[in-house]
Amino acid sequence: MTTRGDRFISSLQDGRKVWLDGRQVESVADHPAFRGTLQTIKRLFDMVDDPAVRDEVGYKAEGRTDYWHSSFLVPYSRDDLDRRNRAFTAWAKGTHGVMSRLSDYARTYITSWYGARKELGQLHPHLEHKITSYYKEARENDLFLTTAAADPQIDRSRGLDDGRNADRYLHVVRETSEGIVVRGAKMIATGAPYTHDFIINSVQPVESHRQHALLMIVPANSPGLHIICRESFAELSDQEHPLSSRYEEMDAVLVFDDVLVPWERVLLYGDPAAIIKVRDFHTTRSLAFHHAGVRLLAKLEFVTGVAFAVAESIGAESFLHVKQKLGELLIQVHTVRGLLVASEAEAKPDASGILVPAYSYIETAKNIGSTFYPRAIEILQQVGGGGFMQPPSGFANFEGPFASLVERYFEGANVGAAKKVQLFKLAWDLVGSQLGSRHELYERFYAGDPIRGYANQYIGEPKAYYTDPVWKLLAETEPALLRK
Ligand SMILES: Cc1cc2nc3c(=O)[nH]c(=O)nc-3n(C[C@H](O)[C@H](O)[C@H](O)COP(=O)(O)OP(=O)(O)OC[C@H]3O[C@@H](n4cnc5c(N)ncnc54)[C@H](O)[C@@H]3O)c2cc1C
Repeated sequence: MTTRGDRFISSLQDGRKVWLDGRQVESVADHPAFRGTLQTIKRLFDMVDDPAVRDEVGYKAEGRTDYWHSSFLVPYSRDDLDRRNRAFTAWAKGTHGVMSRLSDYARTYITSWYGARKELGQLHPHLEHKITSYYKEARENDLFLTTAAADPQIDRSRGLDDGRNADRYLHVVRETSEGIVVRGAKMIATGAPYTHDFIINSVQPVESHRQHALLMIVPANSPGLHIICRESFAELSDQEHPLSSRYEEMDAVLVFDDVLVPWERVLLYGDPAAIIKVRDFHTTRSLAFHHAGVRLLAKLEFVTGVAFAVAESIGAESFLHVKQKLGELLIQVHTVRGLLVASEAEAKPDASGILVPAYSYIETAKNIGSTFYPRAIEILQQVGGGGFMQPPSGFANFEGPFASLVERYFEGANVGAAKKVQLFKLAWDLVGSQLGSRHELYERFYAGDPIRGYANQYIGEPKAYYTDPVWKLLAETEPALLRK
């Protein structure tokens, strides 16, 4: 029987142009760089039809017997928010928190826009209709989506007034009766080789460059669109690299070499103010980063579990400073969990009736994640020490001529040699492999520049709540000479 996951994989044979190592990938599904990851995604997609777990990841489709993934559920009640949380948790835990862009994050953009279609529809006459029809198409066809916002790093000291930047950043070169023709690049789109559609928006649209002001949805197989992959970190051995073999998401630059985007998929164009309104739309931000928080929690829990197991496998958990570090991992986990609980408990309906998690907690979780995750990896490194360099290459050593020596000298405090080697290889996939390094970078930058993320938290906060008591106390204790 063809499953939902099978349909997803076969749908990728659609003429898309994916480039890896200078060659076009003929079949994404069959290429070793993607095979393991696609099998993971297939497994997750199939959960939506599995009676044993479908209520964890999906909700019953209106007027039908099958289910839709809960990333498409507009939350109007606490039950809906819980359902979304459960779905994100199930998929995140299904990849040990490692895969971040399983399309549930990007789908959340579409879902929130759909929920607020009447409000957003006031920005442009056709916007409500376009959002509605795309939401239904994405939901009913299980579309895999990803977002791409950042412009390529050409010269960050200059803006669009610099000709080189203006030329390379994505912009409209002409309009036709069918749509707009766009040229330029987007810096990173995670999951690009196997996504169906890209949600493309301009990060900093300005009045003086209206042709750069865009919000659109672009099919991955659009003629002229090139998906240029970085080096693959997919490792083929499940035993040696249990994470890199299954969860390599792949990041790619999108090059638009005169791509026609049909009007139906051009949500906004040439209207910087409207694009900024959608970019900063409170409901979308809260719901998208609610997903990101749930995923971060799963990832921190997994790193914590690996760190505990590593410490115990070498008897290091007995040392006070190691206990302190393992405690710090738990503090991270409980902090993020607490922020999610608080955001849901204090959720409030927006103007469209969507129940929106409280953004202050969501924003805190997003920002704190950029320092928590690198610190968690640092702790794992400190706990394991040189042990990460100890595992022999390959498990064949356990059957070779010196198997008895390996059994003897690779033994752990509470585990046999083979299990300890397996554990340290898993831990290395987090702390030292190419995939592991990519993840540290991802957590620092996936939500934009963390420096500006922290600064925005200050900028967005009403200050008087904090400063009023200060001025009040100073007024009460004012020296007489200041009152003159
Ligand atoms: C692995 C990975 C996957 C990602 N996947 C996606 C994805 O799928 N979709 C997506 O949309 N995004 C994705 N991102 C995020 C995105 O691509 C950018 O990395 C992110 O927006 C940060 O911008 P930047 O990397 O261009 O850094 P830059 O903005 O170039 O910053 C580089 C340095 O310069 C400083 N700097 C630059 N400009 C300024 C300024 N004006 N003021 C002060 N300091 C400045 C920064 O603080 C930083 O230290 C991903 C990022 C990573 C690392």
